[in-house]
Amino acid sequence: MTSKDVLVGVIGGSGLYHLDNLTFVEKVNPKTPWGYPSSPITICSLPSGSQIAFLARHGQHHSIAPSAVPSRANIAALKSLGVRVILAFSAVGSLREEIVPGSFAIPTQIIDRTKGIRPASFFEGTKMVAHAAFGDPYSMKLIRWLELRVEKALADEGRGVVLHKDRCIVCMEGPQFSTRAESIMYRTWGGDLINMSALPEAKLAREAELSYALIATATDYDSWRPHSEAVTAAEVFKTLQDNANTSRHVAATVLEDLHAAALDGDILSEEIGSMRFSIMPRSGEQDQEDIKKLAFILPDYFTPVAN
Ligand SMILES: CSC[C@H]1O[C@H](OP(=O)(O)O)[C@H](O)[C@@H]1O
Ligand SMILES: Nc1ncnc2[nH]cnc12
Repeated sequence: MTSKDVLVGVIGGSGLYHLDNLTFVEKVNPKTPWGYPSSPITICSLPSGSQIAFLARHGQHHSIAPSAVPSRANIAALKSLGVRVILAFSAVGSLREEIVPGSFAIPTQIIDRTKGIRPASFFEGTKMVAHAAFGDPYSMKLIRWLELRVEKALADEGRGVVLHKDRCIVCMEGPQFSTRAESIMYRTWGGDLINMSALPEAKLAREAELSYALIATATDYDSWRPHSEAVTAAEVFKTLQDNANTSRHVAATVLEDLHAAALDGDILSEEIGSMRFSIMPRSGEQDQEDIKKLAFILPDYFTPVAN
């Protein structure tokens, strides 16, 4: 790795379609074995000259529904650019009174309520089998590194945005919001936040051995409060713009140091090498097409035979 590599990727969610507070360098659109990413990826430069990659999860014009986000292509495309760390942003509902809309959270746990219709593994469709460890679905080293810095960035911005830590996010399928009964049930399960995009993104980042954390930006109280209206898209839109502006400020504040930390390597150490013992050793018939595909994300473990 060199300081010139694009080591950090940012994925923007609802409302966060660009990082125009950074300097535009170019747009790239890498083709992967899983197709093209949600949108062309913008390469931006930081004041030091280091570069980062930005990708809009739902496309630049929000034309991709949560169940249809090409997450495998998104993660593979970022990795193909050299990215080792992903900072993802997401608009979320709050399942807790104290997580006021407009506040931010960095979750450490996920409850999967997707319906199995999203491809959730790079190994799906191949003759290879792998079981990535996912007990800690986010990169804890990266999270601990981020917490202090994001808190400081929020304080510097001066809008009084609070950061909640060690929270659990429920990822539902959507596109409709939850019923009141579901929303209440998620609270009893220990859910603090809810969105439609936490998965399979985090699972795929783990399979690609990328360090990955989510900054969740609360837009609403979902539908669990007995005397409040159930969430609507109109309510979400009210906070989306302010949350996006704060997200851009946070990104601009932390990315320079994050690039340096990625270069140093310590925040990557949990993930690098983690798939080595997750791939079943006798797996598959060593199909060359599968090897070529998997070499795209895990070149250390798969070497296509030259013909
Ligand atoms: C616009 S409300 C629902 C929508 O917003 C969130 O998107 P993202 O996570 O990409 O910010 C949520 O997950 C849903 O996809
Ligand atoms: N209440 C909610 N449920 C699911 N995804 C969301 N994104 C923003 N608010 C949400």
